[in-house]
Amino acid sequence: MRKISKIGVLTSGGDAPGMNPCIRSVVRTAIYNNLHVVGIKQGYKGMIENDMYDMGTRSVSNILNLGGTILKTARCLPFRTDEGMETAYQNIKAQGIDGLVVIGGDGTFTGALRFSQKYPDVSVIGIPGTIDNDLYGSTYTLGFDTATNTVIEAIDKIRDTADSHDRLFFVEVMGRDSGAIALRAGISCGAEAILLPEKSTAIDELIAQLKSGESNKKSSSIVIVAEGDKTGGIYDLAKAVQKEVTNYDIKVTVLGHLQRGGAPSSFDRVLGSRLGFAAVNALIAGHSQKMVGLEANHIKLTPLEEALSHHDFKLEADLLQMVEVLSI
Ligand SMILES: Nc1ncnc2c1ncn2[C@@H]1O[C@H](COP(=O)(O)OP(=O)(O)OP(=O)(O)O)[C@@H](O)[C@H]1O
Ligand SMILES: O=P(O)(O)OC[C@H]1O[C@](O)(CO)[C@@H](O)[C@@H]1O
Ligand SMILES: [Mg+2]
Repeated sequence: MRKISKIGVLTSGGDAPGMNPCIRSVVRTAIYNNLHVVGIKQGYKGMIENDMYDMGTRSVSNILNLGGTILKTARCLPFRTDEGMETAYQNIKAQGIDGLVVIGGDGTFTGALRFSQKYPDVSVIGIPGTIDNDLYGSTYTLGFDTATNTVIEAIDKIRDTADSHDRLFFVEVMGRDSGAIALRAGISCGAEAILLPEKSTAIDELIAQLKSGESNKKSSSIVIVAEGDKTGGIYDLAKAVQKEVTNYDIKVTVLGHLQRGGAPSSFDRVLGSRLGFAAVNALIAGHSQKMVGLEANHIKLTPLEEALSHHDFKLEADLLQMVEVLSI
């Protein structure tokens, strides 16, 4: 079994509430086990640009309650190239790093898997940190709970004004390829319809449903549209529906990046702490190319390849069915 002596930790892709508690956990678990820890700034960009610093126990004090990531994050195009990866590898080796903890989403894991296949002498463990909740092997990813609660708070407020004015609101939530936030927020806020990237929606069916709401004397309606929905963009969709659904005044709200910020929920603080602890222990135990996740309240290791290979599994069929039933 390969002995790990120095761990590098980074956050990559979109930031997610809970990343800071997770970084704290990685750093302190590593130091507790007499390992050195290096913080890598801005994800893979910091690996390529050699932007790294030694982390001590006090470097992660009082960050449990902070949204975002103290390590900063980035979407790094050069890491997709062989030259970029080689530079990153040389910098990692020069630092003496032999174990990497990468906190991010599916793109981050795709990069991590390619990197560790090319350079197997660096062990890599992934931690699912994305508000998109789109990784197999962990029921929840870090940040999804907080982001969903942020969305719910905003939509509840929209419902107040929608109801007062008898309006129909189209609300766009994040999820370029994932409908996880849209679905959960939709159930939580009693949305009349939810449009998801994973499932096509016929506009005429949506219009028929909204018209039936009108005739059932609904005083407001909310349609949640995930960013990646394929119907053609929220503004055009609202226009097309307004032509047919004339009794309601239609408004559009795009929630945008406020969904990614804010203090992590209790759930995400505990999840981040558990996953950080588990990731370091997995490296010590000799694992590599795996993701640590939480399923049925137990820590589980899943090969990165498998974590990336399943799609649509998070859109629970009963939730999809319920949307129609509970919004009559
Ligand atoms: N095929 C790939 N090869 C190498 N690196 C990759 C690849 N795909 C993604 N990456 C790296 O991972 C980074 C993060 O990926 P991406 O922007 O898709 O975010 P993510 O990790 O999926 O997080 P989120 O979806 O929550 O924003 C990319 O900017 C890039 O540096
Ligand atoms: O503006 P950015 O940082 O590219 O983020 C947008 C994307 O990142 C995510 O928020 C996930 O972090 C996706 O849902 C969204 O499509
Ligand atoms: Mg992603």
